[in-house]
Amino acid sequence: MTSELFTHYSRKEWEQFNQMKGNLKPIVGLEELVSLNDRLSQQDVKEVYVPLVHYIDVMFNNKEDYEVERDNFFGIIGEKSSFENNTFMIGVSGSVAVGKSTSARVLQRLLQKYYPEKRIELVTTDGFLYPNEELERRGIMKRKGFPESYDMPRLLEFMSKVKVGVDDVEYPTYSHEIYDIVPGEVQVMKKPDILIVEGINAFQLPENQQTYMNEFFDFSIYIDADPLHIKTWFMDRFKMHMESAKDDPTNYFYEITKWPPEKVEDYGNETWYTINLTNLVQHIQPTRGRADVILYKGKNHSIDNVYVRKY
Ligand SMILES: Nc1ncnc2c1ncn2[C@@H]1O[C@H](COP(=O)(O)OP(=O)(O)O)[C@@H](O)[C@H]1O
Ligand SMILES: CC(C)(COP(=O)(O)O)[C@@H](O)C(=O)NCCC(=O)O
Repeated sequence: MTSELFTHYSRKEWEQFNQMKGNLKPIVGLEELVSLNDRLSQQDVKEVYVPLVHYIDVMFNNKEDYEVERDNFFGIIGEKSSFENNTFMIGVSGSVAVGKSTSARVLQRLLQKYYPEKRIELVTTDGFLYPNEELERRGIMKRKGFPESYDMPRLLEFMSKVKVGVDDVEYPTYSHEIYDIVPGEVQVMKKPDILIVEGINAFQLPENQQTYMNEFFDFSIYIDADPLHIKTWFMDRFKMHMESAKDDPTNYFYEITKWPPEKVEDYGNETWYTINLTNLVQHIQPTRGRADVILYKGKNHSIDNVYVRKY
């Protein structure tokens, strides 16, 4: 990935930004954090995620300073500043199976350690997919994850409410087990200080909408990798899903687990090529340039290169 809009840092260069400025608070309890996610090495957290959290801290402080200046401009003195209600939002996007949810969870835990007094929440946009019944009705069941498969007005309404500090905003739940929106299961977002929004469509421009997701983000991260590697991660995860589905008749994949192994493999391959890779090339990768930071993974998920937006 090369572009004049981004500064490239090799992993070696990027890791030097770890607590480079003496006044940045060190993150304590890393050991405990990594054991929560044994797939991610202690090294990755120290060398890639800790500098990332420090960079986010720079953005966070920058926004706070700006809000104070803005309040001064409008003569808002002694009243509750608009910033106190305004949620700092971080977007995380990238292909299906590139590791968005894993990274977003690690980031959430790290930010929680870094700002122990703040409420750090995480939401995934798949809760805003239309239920399978609606996808069937619209004839787009094989387009799950494509822009038209999301209820974008509902997602944007959720984002704008949380952004301006509305408390207890409801949002639906997606389950990879039933491969559908969980009927009647509504979650409630207690007003966070920082919200991480993770999803393949996080940086897309919805059709016929006044706003788009990026307007809400104070910081955005795109996770990138060679599609050949991502395919391997997708197939590995698909096989893991199959394994856990085989004794669970309520699982969407239960029937498929009874097929001969070659047919199951074909199904996974077909899903990757006709749905997820097509979606990546047509709709996800084109949004990469909207990110503030691109984390580029090599084989085995190791983040070897980091690209930082210049403006
Ligand atoms: N840093 C990592 N090291 C090893 N495996 C990982 C890592 N990140 C993700 N994975 C694995 O790759 C697969 C896809 O990751 P996931 O976070 O579910 O992706 P996404 O949310 O982008 O679909 C999962 O099986 C996950 O366990
Ligand atoms: C629900 C999803 C669109 C969400 O993407 P993810 O959060 O897994 O990156 C995706 O996992 C999916 O189901 N895509 C449709 C094709 C498939 O069965 O993989």
